[in-house]
Amino acid sequence: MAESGKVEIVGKPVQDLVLNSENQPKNYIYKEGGGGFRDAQDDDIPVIHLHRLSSPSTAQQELAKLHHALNSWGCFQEYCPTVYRKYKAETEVIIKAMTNSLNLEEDCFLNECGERDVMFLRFNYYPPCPMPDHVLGLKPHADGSTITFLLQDKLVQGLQGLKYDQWFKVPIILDALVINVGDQTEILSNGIFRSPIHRAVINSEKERLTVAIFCLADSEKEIKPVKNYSEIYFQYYHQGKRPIEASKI
Ligand SMILES: O=C(O)CCC(=O)C(=O)O
Ligand SMILES: [Fe+2]
Repeated sequence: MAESGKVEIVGKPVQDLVLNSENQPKNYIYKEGGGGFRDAQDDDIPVIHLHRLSSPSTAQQELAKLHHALNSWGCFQEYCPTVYRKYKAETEVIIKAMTNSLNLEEDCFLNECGERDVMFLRFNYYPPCPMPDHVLGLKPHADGSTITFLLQDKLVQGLQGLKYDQWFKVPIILDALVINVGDQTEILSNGIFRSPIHRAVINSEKERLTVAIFCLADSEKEIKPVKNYSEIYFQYYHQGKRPIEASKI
């Protein structure tokens, strides 16, 4: 389990990583069905957990306050500039760690996202349903973000990730935020970091509330893999290498 003061990133099939306080990646992943943390393996669900930096319950309190302040949709920058800045800073730590782990220049993903990045917050409320097998809270999808911070309900589990055509429960870890890689990071990294398919299921007796913060690139920016195929084509051609291999990073 993460020690206080550490940022941990867990999961992702090709390049699993966890960050320690120096933002150095090391492999470590949460095991479904108990057993705590262990080394990442190929068949792990590509879900990422972030353990809060200093005060573990801050996120919970902060987001509870936001619940009162906003309706079901809110644009972060406009309503909550302080919280926006804080999550933006954390987004930058995570994205830079990802690029470092790929031996890329650490700002290259962030530069692609542009100056006018966007952060949206959504509250998901799932009322109880006596026939949970017949309804879904949120249908299978991948987030369209760079990354998504998800604060899970403290008591009621409901988030599931898809891996090899099977649904896995994402465990509730108190005082932790779940972080999903979104489609924009999958595109930027040329598929190395994958945006997991996930869904939310309904509980037969209890309501469930979650908060999702979606970080998105500037909508004017065209999102593309950071290594540009046409720029490297001749360099690789002359070296007798296949350029397509290089553009996969
Ligand atoms: O409520 C959940 O557990 C999942 C929420 C989610 O995936 C989303 O809002 O995109
Ligand atoms: Fe989602």
